[in-house]
Amino acid sequence: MFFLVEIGNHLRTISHAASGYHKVLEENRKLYNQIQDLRGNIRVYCRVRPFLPGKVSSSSSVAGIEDRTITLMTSSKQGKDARKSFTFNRVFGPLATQAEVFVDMQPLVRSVLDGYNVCIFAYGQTGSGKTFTMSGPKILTEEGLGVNYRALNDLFDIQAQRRDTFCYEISVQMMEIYNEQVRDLLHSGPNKKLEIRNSSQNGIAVPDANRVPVASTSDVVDLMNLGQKNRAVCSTAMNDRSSRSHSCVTVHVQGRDLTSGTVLRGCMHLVDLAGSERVDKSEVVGDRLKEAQHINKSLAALGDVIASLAQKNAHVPYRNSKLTQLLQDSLGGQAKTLMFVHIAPEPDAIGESISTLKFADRVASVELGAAKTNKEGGEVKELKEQIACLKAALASKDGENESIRSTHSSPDILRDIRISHAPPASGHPGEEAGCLEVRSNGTPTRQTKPNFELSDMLVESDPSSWLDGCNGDNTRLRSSNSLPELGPDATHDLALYQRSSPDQQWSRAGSVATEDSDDGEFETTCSSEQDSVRPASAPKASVTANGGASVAKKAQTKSVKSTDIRGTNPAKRTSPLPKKANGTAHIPIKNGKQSTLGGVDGKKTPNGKVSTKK
Ligand SMILES: Nc1ncnc2c1ncn2[C@@H]1O[C@H](COP(=O)(O)OP(=O)(O)OP(=O)(O)O)[C@@H](O)[C@H]1O
Repeated sequence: MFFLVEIGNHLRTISHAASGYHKVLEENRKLYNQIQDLRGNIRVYCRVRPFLPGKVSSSSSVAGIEDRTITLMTSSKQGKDARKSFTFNRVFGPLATQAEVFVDMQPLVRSVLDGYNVCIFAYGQTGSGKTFTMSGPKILTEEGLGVNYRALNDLFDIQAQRRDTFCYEISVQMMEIYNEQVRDLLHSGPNKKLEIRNSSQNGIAVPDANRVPVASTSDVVDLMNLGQKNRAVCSTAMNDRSSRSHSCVTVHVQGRDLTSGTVLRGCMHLVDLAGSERVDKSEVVGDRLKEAQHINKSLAALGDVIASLAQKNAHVPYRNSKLTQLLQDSLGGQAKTLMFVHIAPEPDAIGESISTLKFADRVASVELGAAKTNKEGGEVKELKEQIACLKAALASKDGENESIRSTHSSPDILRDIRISHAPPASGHPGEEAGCLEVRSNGTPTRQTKPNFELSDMLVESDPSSWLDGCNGDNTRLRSSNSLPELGPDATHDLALYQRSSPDQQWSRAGSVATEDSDDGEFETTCSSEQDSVRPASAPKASVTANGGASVAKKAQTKSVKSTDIRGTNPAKRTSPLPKKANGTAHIPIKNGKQSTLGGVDGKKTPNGKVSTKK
C-alpha cells in the first residue's frame, strides 16, 4: 500500500515537472517570437504531412520532431551525414490538427486588425499539404477548416468583441497567378488579365480584382467555394488535386477608433503557392509541362528575392515574376510575414524535403525590420478625404470649363481652376491640398496662397457619414453612385458633396494609375477603398514634371461621368453569390477577357531543381 502511494506521489511530481517544462517551452517560444518580431524576421513554421491513406510506409524521412527542430534522415547515407536538423519558429508533426496549427499563428493574424500588413504563405513540394493547411481537405468539415477560414472567422469574432470601440470593415479578394497571369477567382463570366499596381496608400495591390465585403463565416465559405471552383487545379502523378497556380486570398481590413477617429488599415495575404516539382517525377507534358515550368520559374524568382534580401542587397529583383511583385510589400516592406513550409514524409521525397528546408532556413534569416502599422489620425484621414474630394470636384469643374471655353468665345465667363502642388510654405494643413491657381480671361496667374481656406470647407464635413457605412451596411462597394453635378458656385457644390451620402465618399474620381506607377495620394484619398470598382475608363490625373499634379485633358469628365467610376452597368455588377437576407456578400462583378497562356523556358527553382522542356 505504502509502495503504491509512493509511486503515485512520484508520478504526480513527474507530471508536475513535465507541465512546468512545457510551460517553459511555451514561454521560450513566445519570447523567441517576440525577438523575431522586433528584428522583423520572416517567421517560418514547418508542418509534416502524415502518410496518405493506403500509402503508409514503415520508414519515414523524418527522423525526429521537437518543438522547433526537425531532423531528416537520408537512408542512402551513413552516420552523422545521414541526419540533418533544421530549427524554425515551430515544427508541427503529422498528428497536429488544423486548430493547433492556427492557434500558434493567431496573434499574427489578429495584428491585421491593429493596422499591420500580414502575409502567410504556404511553400513546399507538390502534394506536401499546402492547400490542406491553407484551405483544408477536399471534403471540408469544421475540424478540417484551414487557415483561410479560421483567420477570417477570428477577425469576425474580434470585430464583434470590439464593436463598442472600433468600427471595422472587412473585404476579400481572391486571385491566382496562373502561367504568369494574375486572374480574378471571384469572377463570374469570362476571366480577365489583371495588373499588379503599386499605390502609396494600399501598397502593392490588384485594384481591378473583385473585392467583396464579408461579414460572416457563411459569406467567407461562399466566397472560398467560388474561388476554389475557379482555380486552376489538375491531377498529376504526385497529387490528384494539384494546384497549378499560386492562389492568394487578400483580406482588407479598415478600422476606425470610434473615440479618437484614428483609422487603421491592414491587409493580409494568404498565399497557397503552387507546388515545386520535378517535371520528370510529375510526368507532365504539353500544357501541364508549361504550367510546371511557369511554377518553377516563379518559385525560382521567389528564391532570388529571398537570397537578395538575406544578403541585404541594394537591388532586389521583385519584378522578375508576378508572384514576387504581388508579395513585394510582404517580403520587403513593413509587413509581418510567415512562411509555412511543408514536408512529405515519404523516403523518396527526401531530396525535395532537404531543399525545401534549406530554402526555409534562408527565408528565416531574412530580416525585414520591425513591422509598422498603417495608422492615420482621424483629422489626417478627414483632411485627406476632403483634399481628394476637392481635387475630384475641381477636376470635374475643370472639365466643364474646358468644354464651355471651347463653345464660348467671351473671356469674361471663363474661370479656370487648376490645382498645382506647390511646396507648402508653412505647415498649414490647407496647403496640403495644393494651391489653387485661378486663371481669369485665360491668363494663368499663380497664387502662392490658396484662394479659399480648406478649414472653411471642413465645417461642412459630416464624419458620421463614414460611420453610417459601419453599421453593417456594406452596400457602398456595390451600389451605383455619382458625384454631384457642380453648379456655377463650385464652393457651394463642394460643400453639398461633402455632406453627401457615405456612398459618395466611396466614389473615386479624377484618377487612374498608370501601370507600375505609384498612385500617390491624389489617386487614393477621396474614398477609403475604391480601387476595386475603378474601371480603366476612369479619368486620369497626371503629375507634371515639377511635381505638380494637374488634371489631364482626358479628364474632361463631367461629374455625370463619374457614375462610370462606380461601374453602373448592371451586367458588370451581377453578384455570383446568392443575395443574403442581411444584404452582405455581394460581388461587384466586372466582365473581362479570357486570359491567354504563354510559355517560357524552365529555370532553376529555389529547391535547386531545373525544369526543362521535354
Ligand atoms: N496534415 C494533413 N493531414 C491529413 N491529410 C493531409 C495533410 N496534409 C495534406 N493532406 C492530404 O494530402 C494530399 C495532398 O495535399 P495538398 O493538396 O494540400 O498538397 P499541396 O502541397 O497543396 O499540393 P499541390 O502543390 O500539388 O497543390 C491531400 O489529399 C490532402 O488532403
